[in-house]
Amino acid sequence: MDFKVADLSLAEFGRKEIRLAEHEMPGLMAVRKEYAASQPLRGARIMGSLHMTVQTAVLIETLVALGAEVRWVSCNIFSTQDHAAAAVVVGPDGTPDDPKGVPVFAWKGETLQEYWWCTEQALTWPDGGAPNMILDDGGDATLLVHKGAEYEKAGAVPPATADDPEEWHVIIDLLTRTVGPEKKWTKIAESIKGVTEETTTGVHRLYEMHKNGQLLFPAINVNDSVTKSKFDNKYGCRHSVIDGLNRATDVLIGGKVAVVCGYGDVGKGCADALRGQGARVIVTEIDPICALQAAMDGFQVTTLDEVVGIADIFVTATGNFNIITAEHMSRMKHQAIVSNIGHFDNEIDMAGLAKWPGVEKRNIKPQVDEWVFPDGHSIIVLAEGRLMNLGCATGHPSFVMSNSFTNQVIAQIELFTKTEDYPIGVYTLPKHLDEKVARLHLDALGVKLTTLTKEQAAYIGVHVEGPYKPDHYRY
Ligand SMILES: NC(=O)c1ccc[n+]([C@@H]2O[C@H](COP(=O)([O-])OP(=O)(O)OC[C@H]3O[C@@H](n4cnc5c(N)ncnc54)[C@H](O)[C@@H]3O)[C@@H](O)[C@H]2O)c1
Ligand SMILES: Nc1ncnc2c1ncn2CC[C@H](O)C(=O)O
Repeated sequence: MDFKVADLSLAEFGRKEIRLAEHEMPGLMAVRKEYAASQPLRGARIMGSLHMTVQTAVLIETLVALGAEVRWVSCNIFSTQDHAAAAVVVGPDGTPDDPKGVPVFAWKGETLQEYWWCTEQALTWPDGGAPNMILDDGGDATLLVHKGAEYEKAGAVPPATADDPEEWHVIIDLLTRTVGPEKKWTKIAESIKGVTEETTTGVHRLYEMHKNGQLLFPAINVNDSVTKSKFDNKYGCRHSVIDGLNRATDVLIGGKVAVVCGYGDVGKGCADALRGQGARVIVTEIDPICALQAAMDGFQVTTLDEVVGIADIFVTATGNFNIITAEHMSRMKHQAIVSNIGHFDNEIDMAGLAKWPGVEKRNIKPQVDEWVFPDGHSIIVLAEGRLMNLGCATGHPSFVMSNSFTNQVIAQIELFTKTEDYPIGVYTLPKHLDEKVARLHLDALGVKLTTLTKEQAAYIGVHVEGPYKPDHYRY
């Protein structure tokens, strides 16, 4: 079995934490039970590109329990938990000397070249075969397959330019090496029945590709299951943004001024958490509706330019780019903490910061850097601008990820077993499955649901067993 992880001897520790996580992931354990006999993913060859954490290990082993063959990478160079990666490779029945688990290509602290090499390895089955499903988070695996097939069709790989980001140069180098007459990427694209996408930014990429007529296979937008984005994005970040700040800096948050850029699901969770710690939270927004929500939730809403000189902590959560520029950072307080919790690192202009005349980078510890400006003031940047809850901490807890990942498993089953029902396009799961995910998580929290009478159901125009809301309902 091919794999590349940091240290297989960490597998025992990883297995202990996976066992504890299983108890906190009732949705995944329930679908393992429900589908154990029918093995709906038998024949599925799933390539996963999603943060290789303890929680993801439970997801991977659920997919295997339902019959799938799986190969896995992380979707971020800093988010892998090495003990979880080791435990997945070794597997429940293997040993570090005789691993019997799943091929994983991931370790914390990959270079960009290594990251994309890992992605290529996971997309390449050793028997010369290819995946027939992708489970993606942020769309990097989907991008590589699409660009490879595009350039094979064009017969050439366009060179990266000086204006392109470093990562694009890495991708072009990989494709220049692998695009050729054997049509590796075209074969993979033709083998893929569909992709299930985890996060807002990845979903945005899918809708753009479909709008431009570029999407080569159907996709399920897992992010917009209510039981994903209204839970993971909001309550998950509410937990893990503080975890990231504390593990990275141990700075007291109470009494400080914190700026949250973006008041969507993630920003709402972050602002709530920072207020909970006693920070005075200021929100920036472009959207009048989200800005009004923030104002009515009691937050000051203003522009970053207005507050960049008074804030102590910055968290970007927009899914957009160049939110915090080098010029902004040059005007920040001494030792202001700058962080991003959005999917990609381009929310903070790290390239611009590195080019600032006379700036000096001092590493404090892994994923914590002090950047000193010529005037002597410095800022503290977390995880090199990459998502700090996974770069500096361990991401969301198991229970909230169980909601997200139960949606992922259901989406994989839907797309793999009913492909003919999904012509190329981007879909969300039907509401009854969304409600099913919620139901699977109620007992653990001691929730007792009220049951509609037939008359009440008729009165509000729903079935006693649901769905309880129309598709246009906003939770
Ligand atoms: N780190 C994690 O664990 C985690 C979890 C879930 C989602 N995410 C990522 O976090 C990001 C945000 O996700 P979301 O679900 O909250 O998205 P969202 O679309 O719900 O919210 C983003 C908000 O940012 C606002 N915005 C956009 N550009 C802006 C700008 N220039 N200035 C101020 N506000 C701006 C938008 O109006 C929107 O309200 C995405 O990249 C998503 O993939 C990360
Ligand atoms: N613990 C986690 N394991 C895997 N992925 C995680 C974890 N915490 C946050 N994430 C990021 C995925 C999230 O659903 C997203 O949308 O980015």
